[in-house]
Amino acid sequence: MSEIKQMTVQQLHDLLEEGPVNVLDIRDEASYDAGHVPNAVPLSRTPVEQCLEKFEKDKTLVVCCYHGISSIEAAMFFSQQGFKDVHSLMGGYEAWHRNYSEDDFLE
Ligand SMILES: O=S(=O)([O-])[S-]
Repeated sequence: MSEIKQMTVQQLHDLLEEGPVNVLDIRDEASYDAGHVPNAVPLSRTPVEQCLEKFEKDKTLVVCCYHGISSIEAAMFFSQQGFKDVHSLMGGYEAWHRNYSEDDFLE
């Protein structure tokens, strides 16, 4: 099984500064509503089939969960579906929230 790449919140922040990045938030709806990485797509409101169509397989996809554990499994799933550059966000939203706010980027 291929190993899933990990991305730090700093790396994600740098990427977002350069332009849009596909981020999939796999947490529950209430957690997403309470705060999320800018422009992250909530899996709670986006069926997996829709995600598979929505995200381009050649583009970077970053999966975000609470603490960076379940995102590894989800990232593995997307990798198996043919996504070329899938990352799990290290430390999850918890780590993002400790370092950045949603206002860092305009949604
Ligand atoms: O979302 S989590 O598996 O990192 S607790």
